[in-house]
Amino acid sequence: MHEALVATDVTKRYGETVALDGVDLSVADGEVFGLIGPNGAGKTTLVRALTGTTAVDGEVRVQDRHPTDVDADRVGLLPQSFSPPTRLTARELIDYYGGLYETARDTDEILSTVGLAETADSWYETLSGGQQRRVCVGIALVNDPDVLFLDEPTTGIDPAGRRSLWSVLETLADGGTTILLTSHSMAEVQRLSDRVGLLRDGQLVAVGTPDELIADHGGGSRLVIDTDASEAAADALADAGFAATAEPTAVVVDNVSPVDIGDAVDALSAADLPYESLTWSEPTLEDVYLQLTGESFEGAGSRSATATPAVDSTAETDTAATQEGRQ
Ligand SMILES: Nc1ncnc2c1ncn2[C@@H]1O[C@H](COP(=O)(O)OP(=O)(O)OP(=O)(O)O)[C@@H](O)[C@H]1O
Repeated sequence: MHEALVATDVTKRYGETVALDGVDLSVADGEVFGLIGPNGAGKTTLVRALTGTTAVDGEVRVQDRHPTDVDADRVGLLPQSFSPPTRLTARELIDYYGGLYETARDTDEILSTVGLAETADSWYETLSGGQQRRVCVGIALVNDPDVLFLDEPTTGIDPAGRRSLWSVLETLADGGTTILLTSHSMAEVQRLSDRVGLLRDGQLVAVGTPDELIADHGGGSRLVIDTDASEAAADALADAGFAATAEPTAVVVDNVSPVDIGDAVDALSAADLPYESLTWSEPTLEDVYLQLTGESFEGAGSRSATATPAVDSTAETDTAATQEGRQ
């Protein structure tokens, strides 16, 4: 298996700040690697190291070369902050950046791919934030790169646009493009990535497939029962053998399989305890993130004992099943 990206003992200091602290990472040809971590963890710095836009200690290789020696035609980069000329239209911008390469994808095809066919002739400065981000994604794709770096590509893009860009990225991945993706959207990273790395304080503290990370760090499945009688309900469930914890307006029952839900409901019925609704969910990458970063959040029914506002609140709840309870 050939490695498209390799970082060996990469360290980056900004004065007293250690942005990267001995990072070792390799990404195989055609792999989609998701990089997650809190604000300031070092994600952008690692992208900058791998794209040769910042000097680091240690070794960095992109397709067996130092990043600054790689054929620019083969690499695409969407930086976290990117401001193209604002008095050009979306079409002119894609044309302009395409002209910087020996060969470029068709402008109309790119515009359509990123969902801008109808606003192609609007000035960049008159587009919404999300539409501007779509232009920037289009620019990153214009040279049909073999290796694509995307630093928070879908920030500011609405949910439908985000999903359509995920499809674009999945198509690129299916075609063999190597993608390094950073994002605060755990749903995005879980859906797109073959493997995920979590950076914390400049160190890569966990690497694995989403399933591996969830199995190792995500905790068990969970049933959340919304009820004002949470103390009594927790007692009734505990008596029935469940690991139940009372929160102010809910009971959280850990490690419940779907077939046990009926027994939990029966235990509440037997104690004549009403509930509003119940929600069962499996752990997700968000739980892994919360577990490994240890960030805290106050809230009834949160999947983890910890949570963080850094995590995208649009995270998918595909695995959640909600059922109205009796009154
Ligand atoms: N040019 C710079 N000068 C000084 N410090 C910097 C510079 N760039 C980054 N840093 C610091 O390096 C650390 C890592 O920053 P980096 O931008 O890589 O984090 P990040 O994980 O991408 O964060 P975010 O999720 O907020 O984008 C932070 O402490 C940041 O303040």
